[in-house]
Parts: sequence; C-alpha cells; structure tokens
Amino acid sequence: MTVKFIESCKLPTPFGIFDMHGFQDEQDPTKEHVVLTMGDIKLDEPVLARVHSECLTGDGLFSLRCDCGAQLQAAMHKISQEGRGVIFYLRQEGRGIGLLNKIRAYHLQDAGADTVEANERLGFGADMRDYRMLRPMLDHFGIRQLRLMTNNPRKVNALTDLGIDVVERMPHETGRNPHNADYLRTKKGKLGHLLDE
Ligand SMILES: Nc1nc2c(ncn2[C@@H]2O[C@H](COP(=O)(O)OP(=O)(O)OP(=O)(O)O)[C@@H](O)[C@H]2O)c(=O)[nH]1
Ligand SMILES: [Zn+2]
Repeated sequence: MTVKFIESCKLPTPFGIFDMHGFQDEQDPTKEHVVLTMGDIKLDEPVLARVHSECLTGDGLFSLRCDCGAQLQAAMHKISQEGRGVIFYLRQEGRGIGLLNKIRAYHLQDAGADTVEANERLGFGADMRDYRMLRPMLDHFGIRQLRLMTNNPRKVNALTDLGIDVVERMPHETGRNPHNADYLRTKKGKLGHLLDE
C-alpha cells in the first residue's frame, strides 16, 4: 500500500497551530489521509505520536459510545505541551469496516451485542485495520522512532511488524463515561487493550 503526498497548510486549533499534510492512497484515491505535525519532527529524537483511526461519530459528532474524541483531543493537547509531535489521522472508519457498517454494528450493539460480536455477525473480523500506509508517510517526514500514545498492544505489534521503531508506549486512557463503560470492558477483555477498570 502506498500513498502520495499532496499538500500542506496551517491548522490553527484550540491546542495551538499544527501543520496539516494531506496524503492520497494510490490504490484507492477516495482514501484521503491527514497528518498533523507540530515542531521540528525531523530532529533525530523519538517523536511523540498518535496513530488515530477515523471515528466520525466520536471525533466529529461528540459521541459518548467510544473514547476516540477524548483520545484525539488528549493527543493534540500533549503534543502542544511538548511543542513537538505527530498525529496520523487514518481514514479507517469503524476499525476498517466503514461508517455505514459501523452504524449497522451499533444497531446490533443497541440490541445487546458487544463491539466484537457485532462485527462478527456482520461477517467482519473484530479489527480490519491496515497500517501499511504509515511506512511511506514516516519516510516522507524522515521520522525514525515513535513514542506512541496508545492503549492497544496489537497496534504496537502491527507497527513493529512493519519495521516501525516504537521506542515507547505512552498510556493514553481518557474519555471514560457511563455510555462507553461496557465498550471499554470489551476492548480490555476481548481486544487486549491495557485499560484500568
Ligand atoms: N466496528 C466498530 N468500530 C468501532 C467501534 N467503536 C469504535 N470504533 C472504531 O474503532 C477505531 C478506534 O479503535 P479503538 O479500538 O477505539 O482504539 P485503538 O485505535 O485500537 O487503540 P488506542 O490507540 O488505544 O486508541 C475507530 O476507527 C473507530 O471508528 C465499534 O463499536 N465498532
Ligand atoms: Zn470512536
């Protein structure tokens, strides 16, 4: 999987001014990925990083069903505090099943299925994401080592398997609320996320 760099611009946010960089998937041009950077990421020092998968509901519509929006904001905040870091905003909505299938999965969850069972009933794996586009993106920026903000050891393993050097996992737990308590329990129990109860 390869991506091509398209263009960069400034992105002022409540957390400071980021640079926003657009990439296009060369196999599927409808997949448009975004990278936010702050500070001198080319310096030969591990970069504070978040690999964030698209969640329109959590990131853009304030959904409390998950923890994505809070995690995105926390990543932007931590990067602005350090003055240096990168967020890969990957268009892999619904752990790779897409927005409409995620709505189908939420419908099944409304009727009692957990997040993994719902995906499986729809004929999908629990996690269909692919991180191969990160390799050309990291090369584009000259980033060699990541301090990765995540609670997901499988994500760390997936990146390591791609030859990406994750020198540190930074716990990134935030956004717990009564609506996502069961969801977080399932992420811990079935998907192996390192979360406190
Ligand atoms: N299919 C499906 N996708 C979901 C559901 N809830 C959140 N997502 C998607 O899950 C992705 C985020 O994955 P998570 O499992 O929350 O977290 P992670 O990225 O693996 O791990 P962290 O780095 O710790 O956040 C986003 O693409 C969301 O759209 C759900 O119930 N069903
Ligand atoms: Zn979410």
